[in-house]
Amino acid sequence: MAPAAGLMQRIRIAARVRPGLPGEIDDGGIEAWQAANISSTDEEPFISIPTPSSSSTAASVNTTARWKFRFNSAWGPETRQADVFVRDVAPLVGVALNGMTATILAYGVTSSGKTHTMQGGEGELRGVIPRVVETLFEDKPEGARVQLSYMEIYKDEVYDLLDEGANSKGKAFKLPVREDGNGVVFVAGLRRVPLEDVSHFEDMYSQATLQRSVGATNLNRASSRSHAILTLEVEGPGIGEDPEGGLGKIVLVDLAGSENNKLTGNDASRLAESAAINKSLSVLGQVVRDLNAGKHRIPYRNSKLTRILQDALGGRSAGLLICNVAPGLKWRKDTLNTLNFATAVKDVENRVAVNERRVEDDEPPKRKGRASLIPAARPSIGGGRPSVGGGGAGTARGKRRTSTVGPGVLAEVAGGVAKKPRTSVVAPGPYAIRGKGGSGRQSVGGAGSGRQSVGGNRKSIVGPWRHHEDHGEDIDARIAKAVEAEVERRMREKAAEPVVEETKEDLASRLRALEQKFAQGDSSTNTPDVSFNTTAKNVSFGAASSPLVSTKPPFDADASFQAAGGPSTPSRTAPATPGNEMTPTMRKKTGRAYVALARKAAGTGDLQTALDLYRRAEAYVKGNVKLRERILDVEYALEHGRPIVGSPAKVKKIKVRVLSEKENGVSAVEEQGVKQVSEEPGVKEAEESVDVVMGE
Ligand SMILES: Nc1ncnc2c1ncn2[C@@H]1O[C@H](COP(=O)(O)OP(=O)(O)OP(=O)(O)O)[C@@H](O)[C@H]1O
Repeated sequence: MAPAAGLMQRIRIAARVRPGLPGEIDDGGIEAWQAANISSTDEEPFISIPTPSSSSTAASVNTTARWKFRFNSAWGPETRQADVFVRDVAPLVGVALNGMTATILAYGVTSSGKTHTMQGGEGELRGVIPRVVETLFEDKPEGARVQLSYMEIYKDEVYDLLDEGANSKGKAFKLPVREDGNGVVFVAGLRRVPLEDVSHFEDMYSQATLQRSVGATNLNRASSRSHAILTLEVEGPGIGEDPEGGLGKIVLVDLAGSENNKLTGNDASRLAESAAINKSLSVLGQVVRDLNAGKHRIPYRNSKLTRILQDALGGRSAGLLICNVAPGLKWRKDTLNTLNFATAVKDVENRVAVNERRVEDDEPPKRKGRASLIPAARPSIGGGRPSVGGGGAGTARGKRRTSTVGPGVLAEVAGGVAKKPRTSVVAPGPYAIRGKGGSGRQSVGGAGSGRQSVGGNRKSIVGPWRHHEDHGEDIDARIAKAVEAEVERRMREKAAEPVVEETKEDLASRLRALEQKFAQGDSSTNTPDVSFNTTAKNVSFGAASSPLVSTKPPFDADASFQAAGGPSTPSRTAPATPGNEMTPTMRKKTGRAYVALARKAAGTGDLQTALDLYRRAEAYVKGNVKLRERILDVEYALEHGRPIVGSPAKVKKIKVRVLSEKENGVSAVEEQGVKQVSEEPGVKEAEESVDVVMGE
């Protein structure tokens, strides 16, 4: 494997204690300390919190017995928005202007100040997001373009906050999270809107923010119940090292709060939301723990949040976590959890690297905005960590040129503030600041000082973008549309179907039929089998007959499979020139068809056939890291006479009804709900939930 490019860089942590709110008791429970002008001789900034014995009541606080949590910054309640921006955030604008990706996450419990920090209010109270946009426009080189995408993840579904469109039922479109042949994760159909200037952004942002799912809780009347991910891309000449232009990104994440349901007095629907929020945040915690433990497989796939943020967690993005905490002892437990999480994140290392340039001919068209891609790094073969070989921080479709980052100003990174503006586009360090005065300058933080007229930039926005707008929709947009239409059609069909309850015998015979079908070499279906455990018994069955499980792509993959010479009975030799005559899409689909067959073979225990089929698939989808991992797994299993670990089943969640058989043959529903089919990290999520009725 080629040596990985980029520099190892830990995620920086800034902790912020918000002021007390009206009606809150000021018990001075949580304190922040940092030197006014931090130098290497100063004590590291810290947040302190009373130890358990001393904190049972506000009155019993013993300020001498406190735990200290040390971070890169520790901001107290008096802190101005500008202070946080100048010290912690502005250097990351420089990162983007140098052609890299920076991710800033606000973490904390409900009403701890995440939205205040990220979004803020008017004037001096402007938060990180508006200030980043202002600085980007102020500092970007002439001719560089800025684009915006904005999504929310609500109950583990992704929605486009820049898209007001709705489906036939008047509901917002759910966007699928996909992975391209190179393992790059993207959100299919997400809009990417070219921004003309700061006020254009403000219009888009305020409109989009209204769309965000907010609900009233007892804690915070505008408590956000979703994770919001706003991405700014800056692209064009003068960005990064490439004289022809590079691509920088800033990903700004306002995470939903991890609710304490007792305190929020949640009703049933709020509890369901809380469960989804808590789940994604707990997966986030697990990802961090596993990264720190050097685990082989990282469970990015267990939630859409971590999937989408893969690049920020052990990937190739520079990172900043702003952990927000409330000041009072009432929040002590939540605050401890937040500080412990932040302490764990402190140890996560990313390999920060220059993004590869998007080649314009490959740029997805912007028309109707449904073809934008949100990237995450691909996982490496060895560790499940994102690799940095290329493509990880870019779009899935753009061609990439590999590029490395020199050591540059890493020392400045550690200090947190990049002081010198960069004057050359070559040999940058990850946090070097370029442009007019650099982002680290003091004026950034001043009241409205980051604003400037950017009318002159308007003209530079035209050109390639317009050019692409004139082309029709690209393949991703068409696939996304076709998938949406197909899912809707199936949902309608499904809703019209009477529920058929199957007994154990029915299921067993369905499984036998499927096995037989496969044993006869029937390749007419490329649907993988599904197996899972109920709480009481192991029941395994093929899900191919379920109308919603089909993984058949919207276009005719079978046709391309045949065109590739795909055999109905697997042969053990790969085609001599596999897929040379095909388009990339056909190759991908053919590869998928082989993978589906390989899964079936593996499911029957025929590992040799499975291996041959996986290898055959690889001939069509070269460079697919997950597939390579799978091949290595199967090779290992064959060599050591072991079963393969983990089912490669494609379905993750299934709606299940567990029936109990009664003596007279009538079944009664015992349990109902969504079951997790597999926690296996390699398992792909189904695009849809599946109704399966199963018997005991
Ligand atoms: N640093 C601060 N200065 C002044 N007010 C603040 C500060 N931080 C938070 N607040 C206020 O505290 C309240 C809760 O903050 P905010 O809405 O930002 O919390 P949150 O963590 O985003 O909550 P949720 O997860 O529910 O959205 C708001 O009224 C906000 O204006």
